[in-house]
Amino acid sequence: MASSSCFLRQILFSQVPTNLQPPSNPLALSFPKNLTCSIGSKSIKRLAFSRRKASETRSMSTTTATKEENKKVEIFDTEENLAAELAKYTSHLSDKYCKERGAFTVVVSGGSLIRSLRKLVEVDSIDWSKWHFFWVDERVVPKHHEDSNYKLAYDAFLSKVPIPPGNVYAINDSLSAEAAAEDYETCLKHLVKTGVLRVSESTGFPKFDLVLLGMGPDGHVASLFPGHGLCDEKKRWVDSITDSPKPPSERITFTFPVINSSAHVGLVVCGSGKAEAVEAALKKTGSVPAGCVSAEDELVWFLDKPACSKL
Ligand SMILES: O=C1O[C@H](COP(=O)(O)O)[C@@H](O)[C@H](O)[C@H]1O
Repeated sequence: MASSSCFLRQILFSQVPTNLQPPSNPLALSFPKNLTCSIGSKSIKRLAFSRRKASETRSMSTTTATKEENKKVEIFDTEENLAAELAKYTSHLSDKYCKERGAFTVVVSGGSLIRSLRKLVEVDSIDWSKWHFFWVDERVVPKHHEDSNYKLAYDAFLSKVPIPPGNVYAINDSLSAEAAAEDYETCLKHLVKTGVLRVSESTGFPKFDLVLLGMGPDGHVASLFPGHGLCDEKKRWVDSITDSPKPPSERITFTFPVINSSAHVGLVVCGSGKAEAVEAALKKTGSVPAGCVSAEDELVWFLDKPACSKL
């Protein structure tokens, strides 16, 4: 396990004509009033979401308005279809960035997301040699430990694709949580200096090409848990947590400024156990970390039907 040290329904959130009539789709009708909907002509359906009144938009900063417009929700009949679409989405971005800049910087979470990447390994056209692979969060355990996000990704994904081992950035598992977070941040800063990692012109934080996140039933993303002070971190790129409400307690995690400076973010959520947190995040009926996720270019929520049952 070598590594570097250091269906189908689709919902679109913006850019639909304001004069659209509400569709006859029961799913669409269950959305709150501030959503407008449009149904696609193929086997895909798109619904607009979070379209703000003109007055509301004017009162917001340009950055915020842009982030809302960049948000899409895609709903799939089955997790199988979701996994297939996620593979297409990722391989499309891989092609784009490998051609444009000769590198593709990809960040993954642990948890159920990793299983949903299984169809990506079957895509022949991907230039894996240009991939640089990171973790948005990691548990501070040895790499061979059952709780390790590295092990999870290695067993189900990395062991099946030829990403150069030097382009796989696992945490240093011999350090404390605090030291491991500092070490990972130093590693990212080095990659910025060498040009592997871009920097966001608007925030100054690293700009990953694609971040793929899962979400816990409590609405946590990465190791950013509801009500935890780490959600408010504004300076650090990578931080540590020693009181994670979900075991293991010691972890490191990217902070929100880093996640939200990414070009593309995919939030992948399946199962009815997460429906309430999805509702809280997307309809703003509650305050959950997943509701704070954004991206500089595009945020896409990939949901299966049970996960969106409360929308
Ligand atoms: O502890 C973690 O949980 C979340 C969510 O996991 P899931 O199995 O409910 O999808 C995961 O995204 C994160 O990376 C992991 O450390």
